[in-house]
Amino acid sequence: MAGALQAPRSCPPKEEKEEEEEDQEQPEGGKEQRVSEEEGRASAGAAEGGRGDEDVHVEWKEGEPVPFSHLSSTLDRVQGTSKRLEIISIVTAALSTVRRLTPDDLVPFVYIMLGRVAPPFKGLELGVGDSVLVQAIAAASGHETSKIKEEYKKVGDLGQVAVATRRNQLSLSPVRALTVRSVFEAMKSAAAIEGSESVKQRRDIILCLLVAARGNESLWITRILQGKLRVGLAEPSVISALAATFVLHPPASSSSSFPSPLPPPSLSPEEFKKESSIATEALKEALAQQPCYETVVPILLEHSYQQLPVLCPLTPGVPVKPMLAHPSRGVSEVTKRFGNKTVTCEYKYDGERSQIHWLEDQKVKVFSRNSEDTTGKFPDIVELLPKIVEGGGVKSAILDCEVVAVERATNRILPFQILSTRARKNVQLSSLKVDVCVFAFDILLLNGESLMRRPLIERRQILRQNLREVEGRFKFVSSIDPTSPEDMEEFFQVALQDSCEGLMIKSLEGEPSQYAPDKRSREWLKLKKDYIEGMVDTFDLVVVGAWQGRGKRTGVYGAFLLACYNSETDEFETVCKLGNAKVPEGPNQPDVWFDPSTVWEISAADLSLSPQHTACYGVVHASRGIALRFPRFVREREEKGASQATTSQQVKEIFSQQRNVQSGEESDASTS
Ligand SMILES: Nc1ncnc2c1ncn2[C@@H]1O[C@H](COP(=O)(O)OP(=O)(O)OP(=O)(O)O)[C@@H](O)[C@H]1O
Repeated sequence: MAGALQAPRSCPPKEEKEEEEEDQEQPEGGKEQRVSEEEGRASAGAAEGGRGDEDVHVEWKEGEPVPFSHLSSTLDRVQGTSKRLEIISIVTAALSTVRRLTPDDLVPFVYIMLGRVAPPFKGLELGVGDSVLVQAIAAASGHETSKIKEEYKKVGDLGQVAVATRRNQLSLSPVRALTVRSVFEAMKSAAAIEGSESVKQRRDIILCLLVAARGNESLWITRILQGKLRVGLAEPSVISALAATFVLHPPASSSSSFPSPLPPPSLSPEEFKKESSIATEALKEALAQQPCYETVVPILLEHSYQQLPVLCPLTPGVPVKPMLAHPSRGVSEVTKRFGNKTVTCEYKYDGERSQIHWLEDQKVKVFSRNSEDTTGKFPDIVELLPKIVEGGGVKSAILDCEVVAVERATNRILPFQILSTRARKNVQLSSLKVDVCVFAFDILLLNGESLMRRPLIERRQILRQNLREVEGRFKFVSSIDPTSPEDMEEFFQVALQDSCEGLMIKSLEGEPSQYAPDKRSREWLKLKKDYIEGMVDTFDLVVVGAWQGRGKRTGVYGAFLLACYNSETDEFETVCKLGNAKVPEGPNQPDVWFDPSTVWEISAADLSLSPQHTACYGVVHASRGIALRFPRFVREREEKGASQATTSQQVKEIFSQQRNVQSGEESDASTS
């Protein structure tokens, strides 16, 4: 699909400027506040594809629905900068206005900015197909669909096509201005539609939105429906802005250090910065436990952010963001990292991360690494769970597990590729072709009580005491608590013989061994065969473009362009080409750009500086990015979304580690 990708960055990132607290919107008091969109109007014309000629002047009174143009002009402004702190500042100002005038609309405002209508585990996804959007844009503008398709091919951005074709409309009977809530509800119902009439129904909903849209609104409506805003607005920035909003506007009754509904004039820039970062951490913690803005935001409206993590407890049925591990190069590095700490070594099974919830009403829910509901994929686990909790007095539980394909006759572990052949939804127990065994390695909640702050040694004991193994179907992970590096080395070899990827080495006692949701923690190290043999890690990269094959390969792609994900700017940065076909030298210009959605695991010989690739451009070298050398396809990572790909920050870290090792090797060599 031509140009559907946010173009990978081809120039060095601009230097981040210090956040200018003066930029933060200054709150006003009073009942009859009216907010003008002057600023939005001013910037709308400058925005990409914007219609600066059209009046988007909107005012709203306290308690009235937030006009959609408030969100649209916020996105216009965000699009005008690539500086993260500036983006946070713009979004904070926009959210602050909503917070003061119509706080009930904060949740839809936030969700729309994130390109979502619900948390991932609710299974309501936007991402309307381009063909439906083309039809709706054609109907809204009075053009043929062929004309819209042609424009799309030329411009490469359907949002801009929606704005440009609207410009040619002659007259329409006046329609009511869109509100954030009405757009949100319309998008939610479009996402929920199923069945044979769904395409038509979805098209009609979108048509209504486009007809009512003014100015740049149709640009944003189209992009939101496509599931990509392409303005560098990643979720961490939205979280920081939401946190700053509540530092500026805490609830009147809150016990925070700033109890008034208005920030005291004495709030210095330093205090604001400090409080904002405390609030951001609290908000992240709460969202890791309850990844659900409709739960968290109403609590923020009533209570201080300091209380947030306590007020958003783990809840069976709501997925917790999983704790992740850091790669390590070998047993000696692991031993050095943990020093005298007690650790445990567990098999690293090659399966699918699954969080299994046992609810009080005896229902079972299974969630993926991305917090998606995968219960429909595992009817065998649903059937099994009552046997696991039987007799142990378990009323509710949240288990962290790896689900692995096994050969039922021998219970031998099978490669991940076998598991990936199982359908993703509506799997019937009677027609299962792939058998699985659940390997449980952690328990986060038992009988309503969160165990995350307990040391792993206790959680492990609770897990093993309260749940029952069923041979070949539900097992506790194989583990040892090593007393020497040799123990670890030996266990690593045994794990490989048992068809595992390697080991997970985890801190076992004390505070460091607590469960840290949503963190890639150094208290969990992963040790894989590949790391020891060569590269420190494989990379999960997004396929962003391709070159057509030539000669024998005509008709198929001959090479692919792969990218890592910059989680700070929400951009994909190219890091290597994969394939045999010769591709032109110079800046990467593939024949086709893809939507960033497919993730491949790639191994490589090492990392090097590259003038062609944009990963970490200007970060480790003024005019070079980082590239993978000799990349090799390992497998598709179906369970990962584009934003779960290896981040640019991780690429930089691995590059630095490699440099350290290389300079260590050089000095070793020079002393020998
Ligand atoms: N005993 C175990 N403890 C924790 N995780 C395990 C274990 N066995 C297998 N795993 C899997 O290994 C993964 C840990 O690696 P990491 O945290 O880096 O996730 P990842 O990005 O999916 O990495 P990888 O590509 O190595 O699977 C877990 O997400 C889980 O799926």
